[in-house]
Amino acid sequence: MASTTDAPARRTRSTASGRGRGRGRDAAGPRATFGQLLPYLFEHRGILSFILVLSVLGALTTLAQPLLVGQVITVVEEGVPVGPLVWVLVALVVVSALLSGYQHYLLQRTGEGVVRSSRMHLARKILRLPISEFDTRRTGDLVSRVGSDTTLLRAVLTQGLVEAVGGAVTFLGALIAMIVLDAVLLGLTVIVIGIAIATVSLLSLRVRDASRRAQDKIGDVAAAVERAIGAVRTIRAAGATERETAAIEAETDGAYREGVKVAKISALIVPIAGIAMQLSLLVVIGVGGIRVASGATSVANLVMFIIFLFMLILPLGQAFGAVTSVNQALGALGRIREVLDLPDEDAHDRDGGPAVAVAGPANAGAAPEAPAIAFDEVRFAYASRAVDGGADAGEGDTAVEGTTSGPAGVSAGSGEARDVLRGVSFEVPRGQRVALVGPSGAGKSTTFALIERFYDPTAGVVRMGGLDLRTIDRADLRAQIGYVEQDAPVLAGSIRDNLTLGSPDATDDECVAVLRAVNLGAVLDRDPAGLAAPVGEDGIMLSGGERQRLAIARALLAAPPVLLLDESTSSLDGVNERMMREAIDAVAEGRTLIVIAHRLSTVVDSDRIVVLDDGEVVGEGTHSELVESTPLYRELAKHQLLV
Ligand SMILES: Nc1ncnc2c1ncn2[C@@H]1O[C@H](COP(=O)(O)OP(=O)(O)OP(=O)(O)O)[C@@H](O)[C@H]1O
Repeated sequence: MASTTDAPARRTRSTASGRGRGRGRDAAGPRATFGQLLPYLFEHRGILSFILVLSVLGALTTLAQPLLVGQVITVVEEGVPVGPLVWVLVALVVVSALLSGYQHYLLQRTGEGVVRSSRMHLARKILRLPISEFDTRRTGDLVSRVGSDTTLLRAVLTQGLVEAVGGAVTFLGALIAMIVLDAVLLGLTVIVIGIAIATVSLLSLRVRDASRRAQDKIGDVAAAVERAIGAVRTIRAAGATERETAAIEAETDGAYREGVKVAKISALIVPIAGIAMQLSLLVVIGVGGIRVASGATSVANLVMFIIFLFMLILPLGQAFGAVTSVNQALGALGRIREVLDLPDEDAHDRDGGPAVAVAGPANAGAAPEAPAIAFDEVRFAYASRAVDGGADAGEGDTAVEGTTSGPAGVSAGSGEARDVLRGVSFEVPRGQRVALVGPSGAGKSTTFALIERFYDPTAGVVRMGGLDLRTIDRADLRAQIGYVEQDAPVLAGSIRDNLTLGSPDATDDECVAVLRAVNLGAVLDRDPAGLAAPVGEDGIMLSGGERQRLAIARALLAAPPVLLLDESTSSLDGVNERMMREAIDAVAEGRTLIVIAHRLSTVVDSDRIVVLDDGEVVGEGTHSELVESTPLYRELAKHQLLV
């Protein structure tokens, strides 16, 4: 999961995965309704209709059984042989059992289908969320929604809907038969059962809320584990393993407690259902016995009534049993929908263009002479908000959802957020090599995030070829830009997978050529599998510098006209540094290159250097010009022994 996001987002996420979550969330998030489940079922309408037919058939075969039993009793009372009737009865029992087995299998299968499609929708959505969502949501919790919450949807089908329909047919059939057989007895039964139904319905809402909280807690556990695994080296080195384990245990305890709450509520449901069943049976036997004795009804009728009573109670028992799992599913669906209902990154564009009015000739069309990239009085602040309580916002921060200004959630929204860029203007002419330098936190990586449109500016305009970025389709824009992150992640997979991420049609020869261009040819010798050799967690390990060169090779392969390179801060030894410089030279060939440089030695020969300090441009020019004109640059250069 942590592999393809941008640097600023990743950096914040490690803090965003902090503890102290849950503020403003325990009031239970959006509660899903049964109606929201229907689209998931609709996808499988064909097979579900078939299952419904099966269950109605099953119900009918079940309903026919007491009638036959009544017949048998009457026939026995009359002293006539019962042979054929018994055989019909046996056949009915067998057919109804077979139908129910087959139906069960089909239901499970369809349930798995519902889980699969909800997982696909969710994963699809998560990968398309605005980058700002990843600043405030915890990865572990998102993973838990895909893995665990979706599983709970299955219960709706298997225990819920279709059994309910089959049960309803049996229920209704039994009810009608009972009215005909003995309305008085039925009246008494209905009173007992009615009270049970009312109680269980009340409890069911509490199950749903409790279960939603339980699932939230499971998300918290996943997030805590993810946080710890993500920083395992630091934690180990800091001797914080015990503390982190304790933090995870605290989350696990929380999940346990919420799970127990669900268990307590559903534990009430089972005895209520049991008592209702036993009471109604006792009432029927007692009152029914008196009525047989007084001649108001016959023994055969009473026996049939009792069997129908079981048929009435059985689906009811199933329904009571399903209350917990269906409500768990609805709780989980609430968590799933919460993510599915978020707008896609580009939803904002589709809904009618930029929210900020674009002034000037920005939209006049790409001009060949316009600079490749231009920042015009750009201001930007990261939205400070806590979505699922996971953001490491300070105490007193309110957890408000959806406070960002645009539907894409890309601009600052709270008004309190600090401006990270404060009126930044600079131009990058086509084909030139421009470096951004400045102290840590000056806003350099943020500049790249704006060029990639991970976020939109709060004010001002970023242009590419003279066009406001907000008027360019995101996919088209990104196809023009290569982006090498500061801590370029290696994706689990082969070297080839890593290289061809953005250019799936590249040939092996092209892959080898770009590896050589960035001085990574030797990596191919480390494993006999060559390009197919796995890298990352279960394969060849790459150093920080090598990872970044692999990322540069990936960008080279895609051959974008503009390349953004956030130079690795990891210290490179002389050889590696030379290799990196050669790699950068290789990519600079024939394209516009913007480098965020941490080592001035990398940039002294740039066409232009932009010096950023605390969100403002404080100097612009060549190395020698800046040494003269800009004290901050002179300071940086002095530290790095360049003057
Ligand atoms: N995703 C984010 N959410 C909120 N604030 C952020 C985010 N990313 C960066 N910031 C803040 O924005 C400011 C500028 O960060 P940025 O990463 O752009 O600086 P930088 O100049 O690239 O620093 P460095 O040289 O250390 O990489 C910092 O104060 C940082 O804390």
